[in-house]
Amino acid sequence: MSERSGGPSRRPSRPQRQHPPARRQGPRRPPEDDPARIAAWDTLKAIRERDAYANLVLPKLLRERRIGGRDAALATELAYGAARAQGLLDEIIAACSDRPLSEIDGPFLDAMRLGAYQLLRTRIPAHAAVASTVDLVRAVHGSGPAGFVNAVLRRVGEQDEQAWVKQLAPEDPVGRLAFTNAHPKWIAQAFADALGDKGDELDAALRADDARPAVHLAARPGEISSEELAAIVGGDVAPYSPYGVHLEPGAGDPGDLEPVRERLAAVQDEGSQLCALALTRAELAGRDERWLDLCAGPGGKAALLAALARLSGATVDAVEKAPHRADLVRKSTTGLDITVHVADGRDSGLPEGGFDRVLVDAPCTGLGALRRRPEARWRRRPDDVADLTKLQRELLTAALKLVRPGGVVAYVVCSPHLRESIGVTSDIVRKGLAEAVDTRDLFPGVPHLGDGPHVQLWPHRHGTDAMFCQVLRRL
Ligand SMILES: C[S@@+](CC[C@H](N)C(=O)[O-])C[C@H]1O[C@@H](n2cnc3c(N)ncnc32)[C@H](O)[C@@H]1O
Repeated sequence: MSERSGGPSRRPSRPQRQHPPARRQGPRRPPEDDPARIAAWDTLKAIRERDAYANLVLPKLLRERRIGGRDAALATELAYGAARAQGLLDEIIAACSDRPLSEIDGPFLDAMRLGAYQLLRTRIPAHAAVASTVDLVRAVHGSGPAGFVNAVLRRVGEQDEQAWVKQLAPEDPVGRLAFTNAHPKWIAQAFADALGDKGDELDAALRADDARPAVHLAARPGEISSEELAAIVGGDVAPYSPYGVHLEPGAGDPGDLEPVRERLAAVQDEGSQLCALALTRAELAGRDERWLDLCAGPGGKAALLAALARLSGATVDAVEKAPHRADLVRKSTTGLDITVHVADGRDSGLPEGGFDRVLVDAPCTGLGALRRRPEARWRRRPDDVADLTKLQRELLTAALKLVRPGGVVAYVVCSPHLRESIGVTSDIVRKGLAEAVDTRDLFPGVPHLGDGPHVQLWPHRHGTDAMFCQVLRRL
């Protein structure tokens, strides 16, 4: 799909011009018998108006309004689904409206997205999808705007998603797959570049990125085995991480699980577990006593490293620039021996050459974890990449000063974007600061790791986030 501003390639004839009359006076309330759609509508508004995260806003709304059971499930499906598909829905809405999207009031556009999502991507009958959405708009904004939303949604419902895609998708292969799978084109292009594929595998990657991910847990090493954890929570032992357990999608709030509350386990993608483990698995000659996590917040990998360090007799330091995220590191490592420093990893004040293993889990675009944040793919911009790669290079360079000669650094980003991944590490190797370790050897049993020496995980290949990991040895 083209960027949000990009228009569809071929538009159908426009509906008759609709002129919504002025709003009625006085505040109104949406119908109280539809709490799920109201919560979904309010979530879309929060995303649009204040750049909120759907997966923070919606659970809070559901709790505050005591919405549970089927209503909560419907609200989640509609809010997350409409946020995820926003760009695709917008192209279709634009093709059905006599006004450009930029001239449609935000709340009406949110309602159209909500309605269009129900029409195109759920089994809700078309008349119910339109009527329930229009009722919300009528109750709050009056019958004029409701008529406008009704007219647009009726046009949207004239054909199914496949027919709209056929009609509106661009011709070029990557643009077409991006459109079909509701991704911005620049992100689909970044995936294609990393995969070296513009066809079937790109389609599979985008499709997997569009699906709600399963929740993964990490059993705390030395406290509980993954088999015990799986038996307690009713999950499955993970295929690759010796500490991983997979839960069924939609299995409820994992924070409510007893082992998680008791800190015997934490929510952590299996790919993240594998990247932290790769640091500990790299061969090391000589001293192996001091480990460092240079970008530690909120502390998922730091907790795994600190638990493993306790078993092997090493100590762990963690650096985090943001004080509130350093607090999260302290919280997630409660009961473990770790020293948390609030500092900039580029100038931490820690001793040069003082560490044997260093993790640089660098700030990144997060293009590898888009499936976790429904709205994220439409919020990220291509321009974000340049600023981040500068910071990533600086952090990796600092890490290579903090590790002793012969020591290892694991450079990790949750992004397959080539500029953030091999663009950063190959530059460091070219400058002679470090040598690349064949990182595939540190992911035993994990298939489809390509030609190395780096590892790029993928949701469609491994069921994990698209994590990149390259272990480097300081020369
Ligand atoms: C990808 S996250 C790390 C995730 C973490 N390792 C985990 O597994 O939970 C990157 C972290 O780096 C922090 N950060 C950003 N710039 C930094 C800097 N210059 N020095 C240290 N930390 C930084 C961010 O605040 C963020 O918490």
